[in-house]
Amino acid sequence: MAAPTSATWRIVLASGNPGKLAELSALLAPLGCQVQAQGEFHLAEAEEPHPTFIENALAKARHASFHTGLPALADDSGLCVEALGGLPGVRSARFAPQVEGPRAEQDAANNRLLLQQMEGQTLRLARFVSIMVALRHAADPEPLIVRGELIGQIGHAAQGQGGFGYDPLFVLADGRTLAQCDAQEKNRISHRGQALQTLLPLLRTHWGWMAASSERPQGWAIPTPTLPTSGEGVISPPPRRGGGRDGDGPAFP
Ligand SMILES: O=c1nc[nH]c2c1ncn2[C@H]1C[C@H](O)[C@@H](COP(=O)(O)OP(=O)(O)OP(=O)(O)O)O1
Ligand SMILES: [Mg+2]
Repeated sequence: MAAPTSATWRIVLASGNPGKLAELSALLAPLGCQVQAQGEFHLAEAEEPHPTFIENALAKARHASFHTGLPALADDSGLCVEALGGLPGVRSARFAPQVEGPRAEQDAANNRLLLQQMEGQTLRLARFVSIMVALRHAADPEPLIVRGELIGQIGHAAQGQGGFGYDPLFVLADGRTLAQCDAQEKNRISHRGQALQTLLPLLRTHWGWMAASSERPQGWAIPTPTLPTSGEGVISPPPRRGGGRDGDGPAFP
């Protein structure tokens, strides 16, 4: 069988967050694969009902892979604030009551609530956490799962225009907020950047996905990727709801 070219490798990004999508696309660029956001397939966002990042990341990746027939990558992330016992954590996106309208307005409401809850707090330590899941297909029994983390402090007022979400309140060791970093710098240090740096070698060794040809040492053999046997656009059969025997595939929510 002929070795695939990098153009053969496609992955759907299981996120509806334009800030994340931009970061992930830039981070995946060295692979030279074709990256498509789930929005290009007009997919509704997956439910994220679970109490852990890992379960929500799996749910998002499965949802995208199931509906597109493509390998999928999802990130479930959040801000864990020490003085708030780890909150907003897995509920970071829905910390403040839901605001209709653009995502930026929900972000602003979340930031206002965080500042309110941090009033009078001297302990301002916080962590951004990202759990990332990559699936070859919706019923992949061996998801690749990685994590990344960034430590900082919660500021006393929003600063900076870059990034998204809680970036204007997340203060780095040098006193700048993440919203004051440019996109490249944020990707180099961020929780998502760290998680993806851990994931890239796994995509190479477990899926056979290689760096773009320009970055490959000459004469490096490209193994055949272990992609799902179903062809592009073919959707795996829906799993049985509940009560499946081991090996029957996952119970989808
Ligand atoms: O680098 C970051 N800079 C600032 N804020 C961040 C970051 N990373 C995650 N966050 C916040 C945004 C959101 O409040 C929550 C993620 O929630 P999370 O469900 O994973 O993402 P989301 O709903 O925005 O998009 P999606 O689920 O479609 O990927 O944590
Ligand atoms: Mg979400």
